[in-house]
Amino acid sequence: MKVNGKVYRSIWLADDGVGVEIIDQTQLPFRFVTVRLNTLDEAMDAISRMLVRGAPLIGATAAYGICLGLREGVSSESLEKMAVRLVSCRPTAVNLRWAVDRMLRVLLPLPEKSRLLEAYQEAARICEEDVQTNEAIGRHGMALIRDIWHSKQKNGPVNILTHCNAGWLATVDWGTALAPVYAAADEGIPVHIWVDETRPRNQGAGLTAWELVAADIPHHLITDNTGGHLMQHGLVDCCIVGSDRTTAAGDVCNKIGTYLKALAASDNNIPFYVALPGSTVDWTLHDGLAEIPIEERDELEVLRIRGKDEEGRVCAVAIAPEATPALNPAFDVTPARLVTGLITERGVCAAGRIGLLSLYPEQAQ
Ligand SMILES: CSC[C@@H](O)[C@@H](O)C(=O)COP(=O)(O)O
Repeated sequence: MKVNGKVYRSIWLADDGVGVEIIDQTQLPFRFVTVRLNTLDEAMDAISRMLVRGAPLIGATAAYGICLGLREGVSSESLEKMAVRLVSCRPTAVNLRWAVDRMLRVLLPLPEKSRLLEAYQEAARICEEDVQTNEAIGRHGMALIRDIWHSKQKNGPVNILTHCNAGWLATVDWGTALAPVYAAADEGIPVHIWVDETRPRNQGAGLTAWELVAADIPHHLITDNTGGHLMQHGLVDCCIVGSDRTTAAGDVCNKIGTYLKALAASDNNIPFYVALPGSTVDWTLHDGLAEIPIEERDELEVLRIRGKDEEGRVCAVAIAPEATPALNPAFDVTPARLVTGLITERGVCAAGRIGLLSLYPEQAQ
């Protein structure tokens, strides 16, 4: 995507073919800063502190993290150790484990001397495939948006509510939930996006809104409490969100607050779509509520808010009494019954085992 007239992806190999460049997403929307990762530890830190975030991008960064780690040792033992360390950086997004497992599957059978070169090639393939996958998600999702537009007799824009950031910053390019939005805009279908601010880290305000400004797509930022009211008043045509892990039964784990939006959508008969690549499906799990590990993050993310003051300084301010403790689960699970459809790179299916297997028959046991 374009930033200040230059085309960027969210992660890329540095010109020397060794280091890896990322956009420091903790600085957005106030500053656009790129950072070079040189070591496995730096890649792990970027994932844990959320300089990079979003399930597919975490996976891509982990793949390159393995390349950087291999520069310090190529034995099978060190490879397996780095895999364990990387996977522990963020527990919920299954794309992290998916990418690390894929790297190990390719690298472990190879002679040690071939591993480093092959690792860089495989990490590049993961990134390239992510871009193609999201483009396909965009095409399939765009068809749904076009249908809604036609059913409105092309009367006004299609109003889409999204939560968190599942745009190009959350993937290597295009995004998942925002890919259909970008595709629709490219097709000339008028869209307008309701952007949930997405407390506590405000990925909607800081990242989704920033992406939409850059792409010149009409949008409004709303508080996380506003969506239900808009739905009751006919101002939302559909919801599209991303996913960090979707079970084989179609339960969707995504940013905290997604479940409440799905409940409100269901109460108002508004289609609730989840856009995700196949790599986000955890085929080993069936009961999302019981089985998906939910990351718990620092209470300071809830107790403080980061922003820019009137002098243009980026700072964090406290919003609660010092003695007040906070709870900060980063994700929640939306049961399959509340999901209208899953938008994948292979097409749209019902949220459930039969729907998913119709698109991914190779996963049938
Ligand atoms: C294409 S990204 C899908 C999800 O990863 C996204 O919706 C999300 O919840 C991101 O959470 P984050 O905590 O910012 O990594």
